[in-house]
Amino acid sequence: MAMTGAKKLQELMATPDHIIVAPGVYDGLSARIALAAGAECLYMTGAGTNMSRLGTADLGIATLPDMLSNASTITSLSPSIPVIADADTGYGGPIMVARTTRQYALAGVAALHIEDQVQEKRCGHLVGKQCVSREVYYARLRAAVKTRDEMGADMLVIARTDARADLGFEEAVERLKGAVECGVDALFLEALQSEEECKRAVEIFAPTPVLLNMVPGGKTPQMGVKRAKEIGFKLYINPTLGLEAVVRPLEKAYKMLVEQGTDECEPIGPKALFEICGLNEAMAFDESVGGAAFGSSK
Ligand SMILES: C[C@](O)(C(=O)O)[C@H](CC(=O)O)C(=O)O
Repeated sequence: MAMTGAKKLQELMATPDHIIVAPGVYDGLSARIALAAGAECLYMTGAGTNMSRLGTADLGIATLPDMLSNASTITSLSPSIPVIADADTGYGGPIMVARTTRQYALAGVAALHIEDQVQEKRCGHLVGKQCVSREVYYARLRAAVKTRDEMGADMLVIARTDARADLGFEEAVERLKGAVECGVDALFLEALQSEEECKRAVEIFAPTPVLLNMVPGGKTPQMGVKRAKEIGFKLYINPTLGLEAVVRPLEKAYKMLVEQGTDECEPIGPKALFEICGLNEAMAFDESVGGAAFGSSK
């Protein structure tokens, strides 16, 4: 069997002078496109899962079944490419966090992140966030780490804190210091507000790897992969890049049809469209095992 995504992620994490870039994907199609672009790692966004699977805003409406089903879809497409998956709050108390962790690991997720927002959570780049106490947060993290260890799984556990916005940078740092004590593998200080804060975070937590969440139009200054690497981040995710790229053009195309009756897009055509999603490989597989349905349809 080929290397698992989790093992591959561990290898990438151990590669010196390397920043892992994980484009945000929100469904099977976006994952296919990111894989075809050569991504070495994918990030399954919770915001995007809410939007694409449920048509809802990032307000913690997608829960374990939605997230797990999306994660399984994405990990199954190219199992040796690591998928880092958003696990929000873990979807309940420690018992529920344990269940989430187990299910994610069984679905082939390479790393998950658990945060300290209340269950009625929201995107980390919106205002009005509330965090649970440190004790509640640490119980979530310990539940994830203990479950992973008891399973003997390779999946990494990343601690995210949302404390920066309302409790301040110092509290966010203290929370993540405590997270390291809980045995997590990497840290995610959400919505860092300046490059200075980014540098401080990386310095304070070294050698524990730190993830940078680059949200287009969000609270953290836009800096790109090169700068993030210079600062010392180990992981770079851009969760909503795919959604940002798609929403306006889609809106325009639908509007043109509804309002003007014209189908305006640069046509790719059905065959080439399906090729993005493995048409040729699926047909070749069918033929190789003696299936008769697709052999003549190339
Ligand atoms: C990382 C994140 O949790 C996500 O769901 O992808 C979001 C991203 C976003 O809403 O833009 C976040 O809270 O930062």
